[in-house]
Amino acid sequence: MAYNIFIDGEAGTTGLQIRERLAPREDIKLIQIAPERRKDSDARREAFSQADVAILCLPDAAAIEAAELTQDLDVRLIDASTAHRVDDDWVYGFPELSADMRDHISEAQLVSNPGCYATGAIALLAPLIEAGLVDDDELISINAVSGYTGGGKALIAEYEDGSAPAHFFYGLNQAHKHIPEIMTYAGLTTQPVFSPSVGSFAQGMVVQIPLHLDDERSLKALFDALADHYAGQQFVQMIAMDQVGSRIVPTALNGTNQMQIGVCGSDDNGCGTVFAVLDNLGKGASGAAVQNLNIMLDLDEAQGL
Ligand SMILES: NC(=O)C1=CN([C@@H]2O[C@H](COP(=O)(O)OP(=O)(O)OC[C@H]3O[C@@H](n4cnc5c(N)ncnc54)[C@H](OP(=O)(O)O)[C@@H]3O)[C@@H](O)[C@H]2O)C=CC1
Ligand SMILES: CC(=O)N[C@@H](CCC(=O)OP(=O)(O)O)C(=O)O
Repeated sequence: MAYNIFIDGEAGTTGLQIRERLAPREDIKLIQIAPERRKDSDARREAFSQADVAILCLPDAAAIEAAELTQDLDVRLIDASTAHRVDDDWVYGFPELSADMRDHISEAQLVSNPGCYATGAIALLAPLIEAGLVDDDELISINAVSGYTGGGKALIAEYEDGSAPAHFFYGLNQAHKHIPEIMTYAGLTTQPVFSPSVGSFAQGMVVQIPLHLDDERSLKALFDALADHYAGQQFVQMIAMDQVGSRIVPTALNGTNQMQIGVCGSDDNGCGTVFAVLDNLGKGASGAAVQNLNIMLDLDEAQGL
């Protein structure tokens, strides 16, 4: 038996990558609408009504409209946009966040897919706060670099026509759209200072959080808390401390649904960093959406990944 899946926004950056992962699968039948009708509410509603699950790969306003369009339909939704990530009616689709998360996702009618930067930041902070190594009101900084596909079709066009700079920082007013979900799911009560940036590579991401160390918060204590939390996870893995090397490369996991987590620094100097490497379009978007879809359909979580 095949499940009917509709990708709303399948021609966009995230949608295309989800389609690439689902199209070869025999257990999935993709419902498609003619490209020229992709913004036509009647055509989309018809597609929603035929689908078991629809994946929204749309700007926030269109995702909100899609959720309204489907309110009286049976279709289950995965929303890749920011629109519903801190909405109590939606389950946050981060299977590795806690032991009961997969059950919540599996039973959910509405699942919001985490943001790319948020995936890295929450993956680092939530276990450390739970272990008591970071206080929930600690003054935290989050530094990150993303490939330019993170900005969707508009930013991709700037890089492809050569008009974009090699590297730029943004989010300078500290109102980036991922901050609410980072605070909510990491468990931070004080807003972190978030400094995202974009480099001249298509895909890939590093999220880094600098931390001052002491006798209790040593590099080993940080590593052990993260390793305990992610033990047995197939898509989130620790980099052994002696394997971190001298460079962290954002493109290292491109094309995969993996996220790697590492710890580096100097106990002697009292300065350390925890970091996450992921593909912004893999575990940061399309891969995560497929993983959530598999969990919702009670399939092997790694199917097609
Ligand atoms: N890129 C990334 O790394 C990540 C993106 N996301 C999120 O995924 C969502 C999609 O982003 P992304 O794929 O990058 O964006 P893109 O701009 O690449 O694609 C968006 C797609 O949605 C279509 N669209 C726009 N409005 C409507 C509408 N009213 N009805 C139907 N289709 C519409 C667009 O059509 P048209 O061709 O006309 O523009 C386009 O094909 C966003 O909410 C984004 O925040 C999440 C995680 C990471
Ligand atoms: C490089 C870049 O511009 N990145 C986007 C975030 C990626 C994205 O669209 O994220 P979500 O939809 O998952 O929130 C931004 O900072 O707004």
